[in-house]
Amino acid sequence: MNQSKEQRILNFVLQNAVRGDPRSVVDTIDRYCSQKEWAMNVGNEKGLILDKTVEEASPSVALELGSYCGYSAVRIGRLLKAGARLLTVEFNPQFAAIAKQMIEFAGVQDKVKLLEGPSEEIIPQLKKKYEVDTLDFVFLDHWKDRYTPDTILLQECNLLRKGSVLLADNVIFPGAPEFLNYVRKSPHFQCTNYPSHLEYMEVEDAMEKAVFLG
Ligand SMILES: O=c1[nH]cnc2c(O)cc(-c3ccc(F)cc3)cc12
Ligand SMILES: [Mg+2]
Repeated sequence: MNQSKEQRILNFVLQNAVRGDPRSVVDTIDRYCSQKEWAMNVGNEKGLILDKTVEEASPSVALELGSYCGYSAVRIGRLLKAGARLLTVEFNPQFAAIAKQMIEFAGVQDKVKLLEGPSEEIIPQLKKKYEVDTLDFVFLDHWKDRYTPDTILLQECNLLRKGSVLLADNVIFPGAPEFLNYVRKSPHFQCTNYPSHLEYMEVEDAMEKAVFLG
């Protein structure tokens, strides 16, 4: 049975990155996906926007929707302060298995917990099952058609507080026009757009930051 692309990415990391060094894992994935096989990691250009947003938010509890191979979970995990944690949600079992191994190899497994399942099922469980009070930071990088319903669900579950930061990938390509419309029109969000490019390509993309106003 020939390997999946995601397994090839993990193998390349296991053979070429430094165990316990998140930066080397991130750089090695970027090297593979820019030189060998394109993959939907947030990448280094948008990754820098992610880094700055996480550092500014300095979250105690962060949520990621869409783990994929674990690239951004490692990228966020390496920036978390002592005692802070990231919950990352992945519904595809094959991707979840790869991401778990990537997180462990990078050495961020004490800060990052992968939750396997659909976001619409996991979000309502965060308070009771995962002992979350409110979320300080949310990275939306799963399926564009879930961005708006999941943002509404986060509010309905009282998981956002004044100042909670949402950051959404791919709002230009593949595009999340309905989400942009929703957050920009809502009186409950203060939005900022960060133009960038699709990972590993010269295609226009952007990230949208939406700060919850309560
Ligand atoms: O489905 C996606 N989830 C999260 N992030 C993505 C992402 O950054 C890029 C893409 C993508 C981009 C170009 C293309 F031709 C096909 C897929 C998909 C996702
Ligand atoms: Mg993306």
